[in-house]
Amino acid sequence: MQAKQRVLIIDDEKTNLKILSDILRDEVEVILAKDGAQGIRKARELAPDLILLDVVMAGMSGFDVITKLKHDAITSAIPVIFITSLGDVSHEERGLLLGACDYIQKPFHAAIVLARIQLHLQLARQRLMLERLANIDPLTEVANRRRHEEVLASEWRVAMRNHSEISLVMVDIDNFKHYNDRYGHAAGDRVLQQVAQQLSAQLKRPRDLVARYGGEEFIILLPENSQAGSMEIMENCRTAIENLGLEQVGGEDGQRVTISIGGITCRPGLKDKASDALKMADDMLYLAKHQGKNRVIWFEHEQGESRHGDATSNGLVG
Ligand SMILES: Nc1nc2c(ncn2[C@@H]2O[C@H](COP(=O)(O)OP(=O)(O)OP(=O)(O)O)[C@@H](O)[C@H]2O)c(=O)[nH]1
Repeated sequence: MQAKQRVLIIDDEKTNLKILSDILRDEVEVILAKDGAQGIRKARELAPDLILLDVVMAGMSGFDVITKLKHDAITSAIPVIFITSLGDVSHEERGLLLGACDYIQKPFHAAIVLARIQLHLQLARQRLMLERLANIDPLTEVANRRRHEEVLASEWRVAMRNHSEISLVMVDIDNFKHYNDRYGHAAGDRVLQQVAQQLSAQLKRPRDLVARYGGEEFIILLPENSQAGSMEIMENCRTAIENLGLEQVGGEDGQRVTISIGGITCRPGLKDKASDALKMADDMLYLAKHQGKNRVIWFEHEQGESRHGDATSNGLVG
């Protein structure tokens, strides 16, 4: 069964809150906010599927509230419907221009309000489904490469602005061709799913991201994390996969499915490119494979001076 969608009602009149929640209660999970500031806070924290917003409120008006919601990346995509007694066309036009998806005037008919809300909830559900299709790898259910590229670009900018560290990590399943050849493609798919699940389980911070980069390769972003912290997480990932104990009889290096990991921690400067950092993480992955697989290799400053002179001179390594 599908989870109930959530509707946030922002209105400073208790009676209005009650009337609307009585109309909606059987259909959706209702969240109430008694003023604009509380509404914005709840929208950010609880990510409702739809917001019903009064225009005339003490303190912040509904027009102020929608302006703030639409300028905040966390809340900008949530559809907003104005429900108000302000009847003139100029107010309705202003509300719609500010980004509302509908404008309902009081007094209203409960059945009509409910029908319009249901329509917008259905649209919200479809939008979520499209977003999922665009961003999620269907086999492993982690982010896909497209999503990774989007997040990397924005996290790289944040790290530049804040002079903070960011780690980029490439992960590759060892001897996967052999696994597929011996146990079949379907079994190989299940390994990919389990590896993705284990990697995700080790990432605890909301901005950490694991994505399927292609084939049997994953990529991990750890914003605002030191080299030591990132290496510890990735060592935990490596042991978690080894401890799954997935049989790999006849493999080159032992009898279990394992992963190799290459990483880099950067404090990006103005001239640094995320693509260069990725290339270095990939070089570290190559070294991990070359040195015997089932290990974590990180880009080191000294090593960089000898092997990656360009990288250190442009300030990539923090
Ligand atoms: N089951 C399955 N296999 C895949 C998928 N995508 C890529 N592969 C397989 O992954 C294997 C990758 O093989 P290689 O690139 O030779 O690497 P490897 O055997 O892991 O060797 P090393 O990386 O050196 O340890 C190939 O056999 C691909 O067919 C997929 O979606 N499902």
